[in-house]
Amino acid sequence: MAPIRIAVTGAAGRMGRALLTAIHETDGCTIAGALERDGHGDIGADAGTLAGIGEMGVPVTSDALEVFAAVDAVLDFTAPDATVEFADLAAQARIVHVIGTTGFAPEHETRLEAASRHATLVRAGNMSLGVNLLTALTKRVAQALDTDWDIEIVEMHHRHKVDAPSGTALMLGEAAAAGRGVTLDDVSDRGRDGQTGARKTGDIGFAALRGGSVVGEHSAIFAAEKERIVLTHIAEDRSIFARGAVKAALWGQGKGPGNFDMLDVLGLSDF
Ligand SMILES: NC(=O)C1=CN([C@@H]2O[C@H](COP(=O)(O)OP(=O)(O)OC[C@H]3O[C@@H](n4cnc5c(N)ncnc54)[C@H](O)[C@@H]3O)[C@@H](O)[C@H]2O)C=CC1
Ligand SMILES: O=C(O)C1=N[C@H](C(=O)O)C[C@H](O)C1
Repeated sequence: MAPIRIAVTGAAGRMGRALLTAIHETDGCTIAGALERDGHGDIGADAGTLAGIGEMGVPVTSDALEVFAAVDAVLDFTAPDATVEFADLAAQARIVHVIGTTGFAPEHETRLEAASRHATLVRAGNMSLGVNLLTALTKRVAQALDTDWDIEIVEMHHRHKVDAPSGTALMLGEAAAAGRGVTLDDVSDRGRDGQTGARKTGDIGFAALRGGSVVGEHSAIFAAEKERIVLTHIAEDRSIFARGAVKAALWGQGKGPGNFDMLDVLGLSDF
């Protein structure tokens, strides 16, 4: 069988390089395109050389139209404005668009929803097996406990991260809210500062720490009188996200259009 042809957007980024490496290390797929933004210093460089896996004969380009027309799947960990443009291209090309980008605003969500009528979108704020399992566990624990248990989501990331709370923190918050049978937007408490007043019963709080080179750490904390449950995931290397993204690209082949997530890919939807 011919290998699945996969392209990477944001190829020179932290995740872009990890994604190129993961495709290279996975049987049944091949690096078939590498995109960077117009004017980026690595345009024209060999994608394999960029990722440190040896020359692949795939130059980094900014011609997204050409790349999307020539591949079966695109792995996209870039920025919200770029990702919605890529989703439109994936819809035109009827291919699998694996979206790891975080920090979307409601207007981006609307564009992605529209694109999913023609493209196979697989989206998750975190593509690692561990975090998706943690998400399922968080929902179950929230289901089992009442509002005597305060829920707080705490995350820490490297100093370069531009969005907060992280996509993963929002996934965990959504899962906790779903477990409680409420909508996250109605109970979310972000960015406490100054005279905040006492904590409101039933709120789900978020705290974001930034510093150094931390790949990603997340905890869902359930705090009651005299006891606490802390569910934590620590990412030690970006390869865990990249391997999940490649798995999603392979899983999406032949699935048809729609909006999927990593729980679908990992078979954890009913966990
Ligand atoms: N879902 C998941 O498992 C994970 C998600 N992320 C998310 O992925 C995104 C990227 O993270 P990093 O790699 O750390 O950032 P980064 O800043 O290192 O890389 C982003 C790359 O995208 C490129 N880019 C921006 N606009 C572009 C465009 N229009 N066309 C082509 N390339 C474009 C940039 O030039 C840059 O090289 C963030 O939103 C982050 O939160 C990161 C890790 C895991
Ligand atoms: O920006 C990052 O680095 C990460 N982003 C994702 C997020 O927003 O949760 C996933 C991971 O934690 C790393």
